[in-house]
Amino acid sequence: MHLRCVDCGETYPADRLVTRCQCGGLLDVVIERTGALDRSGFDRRLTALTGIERSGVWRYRELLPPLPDATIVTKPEGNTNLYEVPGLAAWAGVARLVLKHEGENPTGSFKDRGMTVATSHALWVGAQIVACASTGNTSASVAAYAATAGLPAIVFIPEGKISAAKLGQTIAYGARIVQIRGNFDAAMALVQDAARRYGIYLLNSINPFRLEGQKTIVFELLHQMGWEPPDWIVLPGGNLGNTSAVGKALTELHEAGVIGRLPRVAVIQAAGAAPFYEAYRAGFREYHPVTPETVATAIRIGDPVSYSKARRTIDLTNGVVAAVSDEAIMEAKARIDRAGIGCEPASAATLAGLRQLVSDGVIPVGASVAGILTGHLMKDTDAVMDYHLGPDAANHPLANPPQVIDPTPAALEEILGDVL
Ligand SMILES: Cc1ncc(COP(=O)(O)O)c(C=O)c1O
Repeated sequence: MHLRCVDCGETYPADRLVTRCQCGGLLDVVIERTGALDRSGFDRRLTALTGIERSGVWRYRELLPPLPDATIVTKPEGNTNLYEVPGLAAWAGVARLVLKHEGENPTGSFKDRGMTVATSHALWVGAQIVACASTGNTSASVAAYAATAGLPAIVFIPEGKISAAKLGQTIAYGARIVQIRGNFDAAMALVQDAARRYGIYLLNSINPFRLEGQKTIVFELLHQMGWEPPDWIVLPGGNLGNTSAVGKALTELHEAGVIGRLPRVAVIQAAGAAPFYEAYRAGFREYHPVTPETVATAIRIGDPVSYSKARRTIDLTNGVVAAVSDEAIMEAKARIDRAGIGCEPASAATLAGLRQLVSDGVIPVGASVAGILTGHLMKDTDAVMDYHLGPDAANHPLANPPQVIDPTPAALEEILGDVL
């Protein structure tokens, strides 16, 4: 195993954390694997009830960094459900839609998949302290995995811009919290500087070991689909770590002969935080960071760190990038919630983007689509309350406010006459 720069090809040993090449490029983990990949091993581990093999990440360990069992920190994560959702498929306008709910991970978001691998690597290389910048979910995951590993953690968050639930999780798991007067991008710059200065192990997705764990979203998804890829995989894009991991996972499965063709990847950004979309529209000839603003706070990112790796995913899969309004995100979220599945606003960009791409004729109506939901509904209850009870609730098609009555049967019949 070693690290390789995606820009200049320079290599580095993997027994320490290097987050960038000397040339400034991002690094990939390269795993030397010999022999054919035995898929039946993945099936066998499905019966494990505890421990490393129970993990929906380490189940695929032949395709992951070869870390010793003794350093593996697992909760165990993954094992998220794949929901067949004909009603939402019809609303989006496609023949088949399945939703992989990464909000069902231990801390409520996909971040746990990357965190088990990166925290295990941190222990392996002897890290004494870990840190991250975060729009909320990374901080909750870092705090939980650091607590499990017995490592002190510092998280840098944009002041007032993360949901109360995510902040509450991070506080509860015991990480030291630094609130930055500025946005996520400012927090990201400061944590990278602090990591260099003080020898802190950085747990953001610029750390290539995070992306190794996040590859397993695709491994587990395709395993659940009998290794028969959908036509499209749709996911939200913020810092673009997941987009990068999806591309790497697909390449590795294809090279190992596990899948015979690559699905196309569609990345959906919030219109107010869409630098990747703008670059895509310009044929990737130019890239400009933006000042981000969106209700989907998890993807409120104006200068995504994994831009160059994410671009590789789009090139490799003949992928597309779209941007959707906050209104479209919140309507899609209300529909996912109403289907009994639920997700946080950033995750709903997936469904909003799919519907838009079908309506624009980019994704054909006959397509089979797998959408990734990245975070749990309970991650942002403020967004739920605002949609259903806020000042604008009357304009929201699926608003479902509680009704207040006097405690009498007559009053009850008055408001529930249609269902009683
Ligand atoms: C719920 C949720 N969805 C999507 C994203 C975006 O993922 P990425 O930064 O890998 O693009 C994040 C990142 O924080 C997130 O928390």
